[in-house]
Amino acid sequence: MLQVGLTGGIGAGKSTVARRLAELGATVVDSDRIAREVVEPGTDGLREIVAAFGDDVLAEDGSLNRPALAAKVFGNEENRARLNSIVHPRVRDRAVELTGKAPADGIVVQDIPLLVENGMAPAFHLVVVVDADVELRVHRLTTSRGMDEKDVRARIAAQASEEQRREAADVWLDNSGAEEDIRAAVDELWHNRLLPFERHVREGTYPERGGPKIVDYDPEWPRQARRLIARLKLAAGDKALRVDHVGSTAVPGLAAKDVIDLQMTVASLDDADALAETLTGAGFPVRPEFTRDTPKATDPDPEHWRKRMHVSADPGRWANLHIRAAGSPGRRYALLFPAWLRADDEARAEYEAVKRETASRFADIPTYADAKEPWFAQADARAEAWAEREGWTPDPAA
Ligand SMILES: CC(C)(COP(=O)(O)OP(=O)(O)OC[C@H]1O[C@@H](n2cnc3c(N)ncnc32)[C@H](O)[C@@H]1O)[C@@H](O)C(=O)NCCC(=O)NCCS
Ligand SMILES: Nc1ncnc2c1ncn2[C@@H]1O[C@H](COP(=O)(O)OP(=O)(O)OP(=O)(O)O)[C@@H](O)[C@H]1O
Repeated sequence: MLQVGLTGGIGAGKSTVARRLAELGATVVDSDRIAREVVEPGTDGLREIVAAFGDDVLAEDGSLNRPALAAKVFGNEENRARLNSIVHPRVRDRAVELTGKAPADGIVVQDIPLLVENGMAPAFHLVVVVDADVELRVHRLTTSRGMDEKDVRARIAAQASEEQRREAADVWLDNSGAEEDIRAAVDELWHNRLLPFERHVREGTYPERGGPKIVDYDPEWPRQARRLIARLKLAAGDKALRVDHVGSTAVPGLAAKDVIDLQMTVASLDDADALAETLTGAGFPVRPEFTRDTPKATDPDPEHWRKRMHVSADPGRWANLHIRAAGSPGRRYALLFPAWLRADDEARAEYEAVKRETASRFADIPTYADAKEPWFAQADARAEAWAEREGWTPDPAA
């Protein structure tokens, strides 16, 4: 089952996107709708709200007077937090229950207005944010939905900023255009990303990557890495002592293959093996053929260079996860190399030239990687010398 989080500010078009996803076959779990169910007449939720806010939030028929409650909570942070603390846990429980009913090969889309605000992004395989310019949202809500402009703006002020949503968004859907445009973008997402992603997670397989193609440094890489790291930490729990962004994409300014490399530090590879199934379910199936790094001259014993490798099942974001044991030379090296390249402009430029030249000569990744080895052989000593000089350590004291 693939779990997708869908969010966006009020009026951005979440419901429009959710509707299309449902037509395509997704199981949609709608938080706004659940938030209404859990405060229906006769529920504990409604009783708690009345206890907290008084009888004047009830309509004559005993149901919740929504505009009256809205007037108390939007613009008053303390009240809004109090309401959230009553409603959100109930919404979450019910959402878990509904998600559990979806088929094993299903794609569940949870439509959650406050997904970013509530720090829920790492719990999903993928987070989709729908966005439109604030003024356009205000216009749409005041015209088509007849909402009061002040109410709309008060809700926008109580919600995440665009920047916070960008940090969480694996997919950014711009809904400033016509409805048919957003529907076409959703169709594309469904067919080219969600369907294959779900299949890979279920079957423990991963997408094809083609040959070594070097692209210019992308300033989005660190943010993409942060999102994957948050997911991996949540999935692995205490067994992940650390998760770091490593490899060339962790070196600002360096051109690289568009693959995010991550390293999870575990106490021992037994812990890595114990995590294999969990990580597969979280979207990182195992690549069983990789169990070892090439030993470096500093420690020629191949036994010390054992690791486990997983790759992302998401066809829209290639990523490798290397799991290495604390204290192992491979783990140290994976942290040292990008640290050195970040610090040494000349080495970085040299390495970029080697990558570009090698990638232009070799069409498959293993040959490309082998062809870079001679450069690494001389670079290792320079990286070590730099570490010595700078007093660099993989685990600086906090
Ligand atoms: C205050 C209430 C009664 C107002 O009801 P109303 O029918 O006017 O709005 P509705 O529930 O349909 O929400 C419409 C939109 O308002 C925004 N919104 C709702 N609650 C909140 C909140 N607590 N904080 C920020 N924005 C919110 C969201 O964008 C949502 O999509 C209601 O929104 C509510 O109970 N809110 C608390 C629960 C909640 O957080 N719901 C949203 C996510 S689960
Ligand atoms: N591309 C579009 N062009 C014109 N109108 C649109 C477009 N997308 C959505 N709308 C309209 O804007 C309003 C808000 O859209 P929608 O209900 O999908 O947003 P939402 O994010 O689900 O809102 P809420 O946060 O209140 O749940 C609706 O009236 C919808 O019909």
